[in-house]
Amino acid sequence: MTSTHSPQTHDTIRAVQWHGDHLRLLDQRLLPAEERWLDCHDATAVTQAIKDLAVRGAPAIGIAAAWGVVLAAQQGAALDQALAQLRAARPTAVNLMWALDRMKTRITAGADAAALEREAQAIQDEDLAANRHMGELGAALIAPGSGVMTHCNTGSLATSGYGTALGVIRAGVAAGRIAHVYAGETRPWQQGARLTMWELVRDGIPAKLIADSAASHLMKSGAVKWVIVGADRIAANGDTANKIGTYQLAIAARHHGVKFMVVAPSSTVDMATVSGDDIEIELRDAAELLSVAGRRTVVEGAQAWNPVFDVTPAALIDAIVTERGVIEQPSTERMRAVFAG
Ligand SMILES: CSC[C@H]1O[C@H](OP(=O)(O)O)[C@H](O)[C@@H]1O
Repeated sequence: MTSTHSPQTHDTIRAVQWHGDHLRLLDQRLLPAEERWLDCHDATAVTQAIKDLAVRGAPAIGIAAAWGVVLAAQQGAALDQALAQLRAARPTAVNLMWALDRMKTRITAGADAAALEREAQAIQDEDLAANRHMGELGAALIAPGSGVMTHCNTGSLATSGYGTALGVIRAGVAAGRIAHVYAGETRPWQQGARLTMWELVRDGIPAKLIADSAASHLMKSGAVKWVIVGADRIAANGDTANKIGTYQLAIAARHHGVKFMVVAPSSTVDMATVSGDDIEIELRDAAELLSVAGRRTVVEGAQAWNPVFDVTPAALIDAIVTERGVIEQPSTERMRAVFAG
């Protein structure tokens, strides 16, 4: 992988860029301090970028993996091996498996590299269209003048552009429905502090960063009407895996009468997984918890437990917003009504 700089127009961040024979990724480990691009020239480099969270966010890793398959096909590499290594990069976000299954179906049907390139482009384009549609659907649920809170990063950096939960926030602000945004810092990787605030400030959206531990206090104040989050895998009963800390936000929201919205495209819905109990939660290196910005903050010899997702039960979710429609008070029956096929 090589690092180069690529100018970004101010209004649209495209963190995953296909350049015909390589994939250019905005390295999210370095934001907001540095906008550096990684050029991936093969499936192995894309796999490593996903593992290292240089590219992250459920839709974005699926899109990147699809382009990784295209690179393998262009180079005449073993496609089964490319599919397998990309699939194993991270376990929780079903978008990764969904995208690779879609590419595998095309390979099985005899698609050549050019056809696979068109399929990957379609995956990326469909995600952007879904985000814009979900933005409108989700914003319509929010009463004018509301304050909202979000967690992690679900914006252009995590998708093909615009975002899922952050797409609803963008649409809600544009429609005058959202008056203020609070973003949780999202320890330990700080996607909220480093990435969401970067996107919101770039957009000129009024927002305040809060410590993860301030969320319940904020909800108690009455300043927010909705907590709006993304998802990595939504089970057939509506249980939702998302960034660690989401579950406790949902508990606090219900206690304080704050509504809870999950926003995710259908590529995040996994009807083959019966409930959240069956979702694999990624455990990452404890070192990510023992350091901040590469500086160790915990005594040598200390140990840590670093699950990076948790599961919010459907009973704590007021609405799941997808591009196929809004599922209120989600349940197996209501999920099947939208995702039966
Ligand atoms: C629209 S992104 C969905 C999801 O992905 C993030 O996880 P990570 O930053 O570890 O890839 C986070 O859970 C977002 O809500």
